[in-house]
Amino acid sequence: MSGLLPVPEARARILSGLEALPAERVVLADALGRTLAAPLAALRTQPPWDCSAMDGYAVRAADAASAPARLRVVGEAAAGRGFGGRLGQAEALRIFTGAPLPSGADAVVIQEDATRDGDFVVLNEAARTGRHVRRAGLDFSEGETLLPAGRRLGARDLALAAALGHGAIDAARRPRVAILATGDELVAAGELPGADQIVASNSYAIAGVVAAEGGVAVDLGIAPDERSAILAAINRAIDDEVDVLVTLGGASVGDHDLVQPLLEEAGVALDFWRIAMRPGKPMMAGRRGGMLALGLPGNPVSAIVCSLLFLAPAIRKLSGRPDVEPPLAPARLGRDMPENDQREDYMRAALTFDSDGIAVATAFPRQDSSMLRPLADAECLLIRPAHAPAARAGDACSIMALAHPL
Ligand SMILES: Nc1nc2c(c(=O)[nH]1)N[C@H]1C(S)=C(S)[C@@H](COP(=O)(O)OP(=O)(O)OC[C@H]3O[C@@H](n4cnc5c(N)ncnc54)[C@H](O)[C@@H]3O)O[C@H]1N2
Ligand code: MOO
Repeated sequence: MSGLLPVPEARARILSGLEALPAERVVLADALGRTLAAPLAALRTQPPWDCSAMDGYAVRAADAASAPARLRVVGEAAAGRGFGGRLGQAEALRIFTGAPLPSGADAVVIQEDATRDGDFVVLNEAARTGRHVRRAGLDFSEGETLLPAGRRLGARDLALAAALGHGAIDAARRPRVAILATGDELVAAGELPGADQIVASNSYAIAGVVAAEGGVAVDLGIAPDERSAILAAINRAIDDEVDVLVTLGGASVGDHDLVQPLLEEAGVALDFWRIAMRPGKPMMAGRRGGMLALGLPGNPVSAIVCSLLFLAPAIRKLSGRPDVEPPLAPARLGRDMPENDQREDYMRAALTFDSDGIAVATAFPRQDSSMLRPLADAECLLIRPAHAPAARAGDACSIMALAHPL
């Protein structure tokens, strides 16, 4: 386990041990953000029949090929209340948007182009076959697959799933992620830190990343830098059969960095420790049965960046999503950058757009991995590959956007 693992290799090793969690049935009202475990096909056709797209008169186009045309009104059809009968020669049907077109009719003339005259209507515009008619199956037809397995359902997908005829869907179980903060110096948010103490902040961001990816965060609180306390908390996660255990802090080489030996004592087979990245170098990963263990560094920016690069993809894979890799985008450098060392750099940066609409990422001057303020201000992470040569403003670069809710 000596040497620093490149970021893509570390991520590949974490992901290779993971597969989608078993599916469960979820009613549509609870399905926002859930990932489909099976493709969703149409159980019905939409619209189920030819229908009117406008309020007006359903006609046979041939009867009103030229205007004006005077037709006898034989009845009415509204959405939810069809006419039932058939339209004969020189007949019209009063019709409203969404109503089934009567058989025989093949066009609708909007009411603005018609004058009602008792039992008759005078059409002031000629009708055209198919005008203002929505054909059966315009949107989709029974049997068609519209939403693939692995699709994370958004608001629009829920409407589509409902229209397809589904009241519930099969979704991968939500990954459960236990989060354990470690350190004698930590007190919970809202508590008054004693002398030599600070507030534990990292768990909130990690829980936020978990929720944003559709997982369920399980807070294990704060364990002091004591073997028994940390081991007990790790064992709580194991007993709880969580899918992922995230520890925070104690990952480095100091005398009080106990996490690695205690994970191993609890039966976690460690896969790797230390990644060629900045921030986040001392991250570790391992497995115990079905549980992934990620030991994130304590520095807030390091922990949060690691959660975006390794934990979020793991949750996506456990959810059965195909888009597991971090979403990177091309941009241009906003200022000159020095050459980089052997650690891939994830720099907190502002994101603007030049006059051509090209994304421009400008790294903040302070990149200390303890600083939450520039992290919260950052609109993207600017990625400088390991050993990147010095670069000039305007050169191409790669970014990861940090939009809400991240
Ligand atoms: N001699 C060396 N020292 C360090 C190395 C190294 O290679 N050699 N690596 C440095 C790097 S890089 C990092 S990152 C840190 C990470 O160390 P740990 O994971 O052991 O983290 P801690 O020492 O426990 O804490 C670091 C820092 O973060 C604060 N912290 C911890 N947990 C939280 C939390 N939940 N919320 C907010 N802040 C937290 C903690 O108080 C420390 O200030 O190690 C370097 N050292
Ligand atoms: O990797 Mo540490 O995260 O550089 O501060």
